[in-house]
Amino acid sequence: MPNHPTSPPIVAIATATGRGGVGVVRASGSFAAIDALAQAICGRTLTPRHAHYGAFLDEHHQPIDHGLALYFNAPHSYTGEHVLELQGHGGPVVMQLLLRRCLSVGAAHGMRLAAAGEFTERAFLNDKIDLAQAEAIADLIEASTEAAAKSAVRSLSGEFSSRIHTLVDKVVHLRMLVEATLDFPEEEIDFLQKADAFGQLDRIQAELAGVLSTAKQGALLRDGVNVVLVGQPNVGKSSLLNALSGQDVAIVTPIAGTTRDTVTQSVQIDGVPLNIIDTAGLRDTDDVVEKIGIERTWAAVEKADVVLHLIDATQAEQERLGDTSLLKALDEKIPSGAPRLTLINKSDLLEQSAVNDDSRMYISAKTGEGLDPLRARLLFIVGFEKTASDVFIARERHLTALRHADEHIQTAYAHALTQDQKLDLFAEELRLAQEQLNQITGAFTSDDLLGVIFSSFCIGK
Ligand SMILES: Nc1nc2c(c(=O)[nH]1)N(C=O)[C@@H](CNc1ccc(C(=O)N[C@@H](CCC(=O)O)C(=O)O)cc1)CN2
Ligand SMILES: Nc1nc2c(ncn2[C@@H]2O[C@H](COP(=O)(O)OP(=O)(O)OP(=O)(O)O)[C@@H](O)[C@H]2O)c(=O)[nH]1
Ligand SMILES: [Mg+2]
Repeated sequence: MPNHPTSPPIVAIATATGRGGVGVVRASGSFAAIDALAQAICGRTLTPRHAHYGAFLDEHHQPIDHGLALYFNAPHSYTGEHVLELQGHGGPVVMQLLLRRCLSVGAAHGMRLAAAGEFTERAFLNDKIDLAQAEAIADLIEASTEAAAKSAVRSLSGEFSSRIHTLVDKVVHLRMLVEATLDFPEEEIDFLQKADAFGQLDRIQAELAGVLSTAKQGALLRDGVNVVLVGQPNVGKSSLLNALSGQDVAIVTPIAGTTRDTVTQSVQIDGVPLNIIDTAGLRDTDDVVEKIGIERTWAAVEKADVVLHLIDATQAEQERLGDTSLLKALDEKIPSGAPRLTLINKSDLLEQSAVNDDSRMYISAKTGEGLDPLRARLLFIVGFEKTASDVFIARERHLTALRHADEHIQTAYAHALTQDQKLDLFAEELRLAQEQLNQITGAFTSDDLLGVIFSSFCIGK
């Protein structure tokens, strides 16, 4: 049964704005509010979970549309409340008319427009789904690659949550042992050895490490990676963007200083979404427009996850790498942790074939040579494991919680290893680890966090 009998009924257009074959207006609330809509708009009380075809009536009993009405009785619905769906024709005006009709009929019951994510928030508050699953719904809608969508469905199905529950169970088990001992201090001696506490801690840490590494893969699929192409003018940055995206997105000319603005194109490598950002070539210039372009290059570098520094294979070694002031400036702007890889472009013009190493690769944006190794290297740099299966989607906040949980387990371990084992401190660290894990599934959350999470959903979800 709904946790929040006082929440007012809500309504929204559930489908995307614009024209579509079908559009859905969805309302959720008490039986009284939902039945009032059914009576007024469909002219009857609806049988739960049956599709009813008929006219959707306005206040003068004139049809607004003909469509399918679906009624879900609480708690057997998406939100856990009573839900009515009016599935009409997907035109923006029809949808607005239906929405307004619902609001005016529902007004007597306090019905209002749903806030972003409010249907899903109610599903969470009514225990239909946990927080990681609710986030997975938003991530599924936002997924930009097939791999991201698949991993979001895994989280939605509860795979991530069940890994967390397993971990919480293990922590709780150990906590119970310790806390029982705290109540009987005479048994404290050797307790940890007897209870195989170290073995249990080891297993918890191993499981945490496993979940964290899978979650990292999921976060990559969700968030993608910003790859910024930088270098002097004419080295082939725009050519590389075009080659990687397979489209003619940026202008390429033999004139140095062609690109003025940053040009971004989304591509994917093995399902990992990448934003490739082409920038204005870096050089001293008096040209006002080019100057602004170069400022934008630096701004892009500051947001990079990976920086690809292109140099021209045909320039003398001295000239290519002698530009130490550029390198220095680059390294100052690159965010800490964002790797820089040197790409020696135009390798097709070299007489001898050259060999890649850890920090530099030879490519030709023109012939495409070296691009497959570059793609593989990019995935390697960002830590994506091509072979990883069963990836579930995850967010930065999940990674943070997992890392914090691991720190608490480590501290607990340290307490346990001291001479006069401080069981109370040990127990407290376990409690904190559990709290971190519970934040992932929402078993422990602040209202602030919920606000942040659900407000980023689309309206009607
Ligand atoms: N028309 C329509 N399609 C939709 C949704 C919807 O709300 N309406 N969804 C929403 O965004 C998603 C599906 N999610 C849903 C989740 C739960 C229930 C539901 O009725 N659950 C009940 C009964 C379960 C059962 O019969 O096994 C329950 O949980 O008790 C419906 C849709 C995607 N497709
Ligand atoms: N032979 C050869 N020419 C290339 C290659 N990549 C780019 N070029 C040529 O180099 C010139 C400059 O290429 P762009 O891609 O416009 O260079 P850019 O780095 O974007 O230059 P700016 O926008 O001015 O900073 C063009 O004439 C390209 O056709 C390559 O791999 N091989
Ligand atoms: Mg360019």
